[in-house]
Amino acid sequence: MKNMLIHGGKKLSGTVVIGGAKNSTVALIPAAILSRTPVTLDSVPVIQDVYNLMAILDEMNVKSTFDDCVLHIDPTQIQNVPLPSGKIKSLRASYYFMGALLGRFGRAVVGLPGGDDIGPRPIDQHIKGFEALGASVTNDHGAIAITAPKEGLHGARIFFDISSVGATINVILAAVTAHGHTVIENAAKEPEIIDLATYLNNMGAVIRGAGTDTIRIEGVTQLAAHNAHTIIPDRIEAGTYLAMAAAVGDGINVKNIISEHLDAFLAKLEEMGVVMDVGEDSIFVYPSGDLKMVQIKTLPYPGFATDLQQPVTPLMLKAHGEGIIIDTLYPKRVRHIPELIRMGADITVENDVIIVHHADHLEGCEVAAEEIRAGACLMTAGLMAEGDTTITKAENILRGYDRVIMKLRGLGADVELVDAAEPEETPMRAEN
Ligand SMILES: CC(=O)N[C@H]1[C@@H](OP(=O)(O)OP(=O)(O)OC[C@H]2O[C@@H](n3ccc(=O)[nH]c3=O)[C@H](O)[C@@H]2O)O[C@H](CO)[C@@H](O)[C@@H]1O
Ligand SMILES: C=C(OP(=O)(O)O)C(=O)O
Repeated sequence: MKNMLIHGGKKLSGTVVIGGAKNSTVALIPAAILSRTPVTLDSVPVIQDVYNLMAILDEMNVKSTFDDCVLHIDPTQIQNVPLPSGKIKSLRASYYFMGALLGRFGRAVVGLPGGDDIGPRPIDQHIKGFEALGASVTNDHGAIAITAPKEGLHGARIFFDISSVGATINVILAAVTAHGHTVIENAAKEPEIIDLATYLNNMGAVIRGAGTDTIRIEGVTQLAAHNAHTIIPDRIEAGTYLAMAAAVGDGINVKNIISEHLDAFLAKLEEMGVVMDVGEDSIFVYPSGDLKMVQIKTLPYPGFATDLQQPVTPLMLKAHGEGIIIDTLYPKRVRHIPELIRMGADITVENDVIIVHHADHLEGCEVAAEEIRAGACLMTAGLMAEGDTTITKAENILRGYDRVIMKLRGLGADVELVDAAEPEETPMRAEN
């Protein structure tokens, strides 16, 4: 277990470079097992989710090496072993091995995934998709067994009841090698889905329409990677640093950004009165003056991302008036609220609506990062606060924030990571 110690109250300045997108990376790694040749990914973020996925690959005799943000994966000696538990529980995206193993071998046994505790996260749409492709799905005490018919998966028309990133990706992974034509309707439109489709198409898949709500897939016999794939920048990491820059910055340049991926978020910052220069692949954030309070409703892409509602909350504490946040994707994603209250924030949750008021100042204290974006929120709050903040359960931040200590220090933050008193169960590798 790790604690993040922040000595707050300092203004930050300089440049921070955004890493590859966590939510692309965690799909692209499982997808690599569809390739009959070794796969290279670059711009890979140094995050614990990557190390955990590498450990799962190792269980399947898929060797990988990760150095200088380049990940080499060799799936040529893969064995289809059941993955009922263990590292599968350490992250959400381990469920992409369901679609990937089904696509590669016609059979997958994968435990129910872990990931952030942000309220109910069912996988009914994933299962509906696999079944539409002809697979049978059983649940043996949390180990999901998915089996294709003898003749293999067949293409199908699938209309998702809700827009789901995970279900869209899982069905793509299974359908790329199914017989015939698959149409996914009400597909999720997140940029990470386009990234996955680009990667698979470069391996020989035929996927059209990624980024729209109708995705068409023509099944091919097999896939093989021939070129390295560069992962898109992480729009959530970018949004986190942009909000932090507006909250505690004295002029911060955030580099390696695709600003179109952040349209809804940037519009909200502008509405608050944050002044920014949006460049080709960077955004400069000026020191903030008076900020206006806003109302935020999270929606699937291109709406305001749920993963950014917590990172932007400390900035809202600086604005005057009453602010509202409604998370329509995860209404119970409020685990940062009691921690912010402990730091002196005037913030409440009523019927799943977060109500934010101006806080004259925050006071450093011990708070817990119960999940990744709650942790991101507390990082910014800790930087804003007077005195020392200790964020416990900081491993939740390391799960998805690329070299966060190094990046914060690069901006002049007084921050460090220390071992917590409890003995560590899993060695953490993504430390800085
Ligand atoms: C690894 C990854 O990419 N994680 C992201 C992904 O999670 P994840 O893929 O798990 O999220 P989904 O897009 O699937 O979830 C969207 C909504 O659909 C619901 N749902 C989903 C699947 C299903 O079978 N049934 C169902 O009801 C969920 O409870 C949620 O309310 O998208 C979320 C929403 O943008 C982000 O917060 C996560 O950071
Ligand atoms: C919810 C998130 O991640 P995951 O889906 O991996 O739990 C997130 O990145 O905010």
